[in-house]
Amino acid sequence: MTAAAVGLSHSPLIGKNDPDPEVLVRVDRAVEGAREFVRAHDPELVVLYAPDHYNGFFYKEMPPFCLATEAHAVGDFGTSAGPLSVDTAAARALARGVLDRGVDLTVSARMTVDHGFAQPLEVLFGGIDKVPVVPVFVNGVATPLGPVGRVRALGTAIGRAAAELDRRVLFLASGGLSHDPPVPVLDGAPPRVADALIEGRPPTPEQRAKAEQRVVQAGRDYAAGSTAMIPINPAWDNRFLDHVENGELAEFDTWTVEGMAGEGGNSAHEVRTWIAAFASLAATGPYDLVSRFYEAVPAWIAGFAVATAKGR
Ligand SMILES: O=C(O)CCc1cccc(O)c1O
Ligand SMILES: [Fe+2]
Repeated sequence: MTAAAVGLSHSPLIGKNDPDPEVLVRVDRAVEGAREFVRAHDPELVVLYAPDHYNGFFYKEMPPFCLATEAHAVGDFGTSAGPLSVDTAAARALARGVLDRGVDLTVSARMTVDHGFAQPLEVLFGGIDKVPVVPVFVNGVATPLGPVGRVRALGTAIGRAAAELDRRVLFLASGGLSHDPPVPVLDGAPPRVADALIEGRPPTPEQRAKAEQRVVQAGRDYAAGSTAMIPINPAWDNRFLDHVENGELAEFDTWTVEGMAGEGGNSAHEVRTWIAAFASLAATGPYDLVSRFYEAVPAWIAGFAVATAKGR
């Protein structure tokens, strides 16, 4: 089996609150490199690990992971709405393979996803329905979160199960690295906010526009340095990427939820998608990092990283 992995930060502020042109040029070059890497790998299946930002998963029941046999994007922040091209047969096979290996997994026969899933598919493949995909939600936002070791176990089980499919697979991670965008928090929320986070009633277009405008304004404030949000932490991000590069994924088992949030901000947990994806690749055999890019982009509220890797 030929396997590869790509880690790609996302931000809904791309194109809406951009940094200086020199930064854009550097990011574009890295993203184009990832596109070329993916084109050359020519995956027959993409296993996409991404978080959700209270568009698909709510506290009425909040699973740590969820694999979808069918998925629809809500179209937040101008990303595409509609069905993803989910490979239902492959999704069912992976779900069985993960459960057979003793990792508890929620399965959705109609998962709702947001920019976390849509953006990497648009950026790398030109749309959300261009490539056979198995979407895997990895909770990286809604506390409480379990130990990182369980994410690695999920990634490992999916990698082993994927190897049995005997197809060219790309494990794709969406999110991270350090960042602290204004995502609502259930703990201590006023009753109306708490109710929204629990029930997940679809917002009106006006409510969605207002929430998105709040995030855009937060990006402006973050870039101006006038904010209480936890700053992007390039040292932490590069330590994270060092471990990914060296295949030291077990090291992440020693990282704590509180420590990660304290050093990298409350959305730093999105690196769980990277840990899952690289654990999947590692489960198919040793890998080499092919490229590594990092830049702190406060205007996007993102420690922005792009990494590509392939099995030896
Ligand atoms: O939708 C939201 O509430 C948060 C949006 C958001 C902003 C910056 C970086 C991200 O990774 C991100 O997801
Ligand atoms: Fe995010």
